[in-house]
Amino acid sequence: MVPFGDRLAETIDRYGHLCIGIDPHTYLLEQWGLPVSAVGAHAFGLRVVEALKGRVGIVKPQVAFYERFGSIGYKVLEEVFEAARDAGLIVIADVKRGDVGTTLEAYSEAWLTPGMPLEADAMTLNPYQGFDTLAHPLQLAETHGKGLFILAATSNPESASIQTARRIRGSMNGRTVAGGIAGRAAKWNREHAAGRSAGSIGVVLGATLDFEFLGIDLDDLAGAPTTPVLAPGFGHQGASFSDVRGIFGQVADATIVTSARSVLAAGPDGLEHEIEAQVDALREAYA
Ligand SMILES: O=C(O)c1cc(=O)[nH]c(=O)n1[C@@H]1O[C@H](COP(=O)(O)O)[C@@H](O)[C@H]1O
Repeated sequence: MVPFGDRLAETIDRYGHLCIGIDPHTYLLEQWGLPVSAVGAHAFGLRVVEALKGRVGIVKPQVAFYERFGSIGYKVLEEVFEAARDAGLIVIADVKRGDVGTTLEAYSEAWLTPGMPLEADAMTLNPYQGFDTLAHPLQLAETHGKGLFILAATSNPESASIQTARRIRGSMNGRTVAGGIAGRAAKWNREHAAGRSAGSIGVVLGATLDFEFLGIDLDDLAGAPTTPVLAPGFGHQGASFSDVRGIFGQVADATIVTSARSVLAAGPDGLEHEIEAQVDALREAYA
């Protein structure tokens, strides 16, 4: 079993850093001429997967846009996941789960257990009930060669009110909440992926942010093994691909650049063209 961090690094080498989000917003379903229902979200998801094949290596379905349709939404999401797995894509389930540890255990089993209908390669997690609530998902990821992306510094403007708060005890005493979470993820990778070039436990860092202000130590994330970064905030939220090296510095090589609305707005007919344009623009930014 190849660990997630190694599979991710291979995929980035082959296809580049781009990850496309499957976010069937109501306005996008309407724009695509699809019904605002599970049936529409199903067709939307399958169409995006088809367009990604051979062009992009990573996909990030946003589960909320399926969950809103109830059990049928989940049924079609299973099929979108299956299509994405069959296409050889790395699937990051964007679920942002967070809870007391014993409940988070069940959430992580849903998304990280091999053979489960919603099996993904990695999931996003919310650590704001305490980093140690993540103990089970961390272990599960290790056992099954899966990955996690833990929210550290999120791209939404409201995030600073919590994420810049300073910790007053524990091993990350004095660091910001965002910096402490990123520090714990990097520490986990050092302890569990020693000797490998990439860890399997990543963090979410919004590309729109000032990492110094947030207390994020990019050197710590870039150290061997690297801590992968999932980076939303490009395109629709304002950050530009051309700034990727400037924003992520020493950890840019381990950064997954995500893009959803700015690609999806191209509509079903313009999708391949827009994906190829974004792949090329990002390659140029990394060149
Ligand atoms: O975890 C995420 O992907 C995420 C974290 C974050 O800090 N900000 C953020 O926008 N996202 C997700 O990224 C997607 C929005 O991407 P755009 O449509 O490209 O802006 C949504 O699914 C968000 O939930």
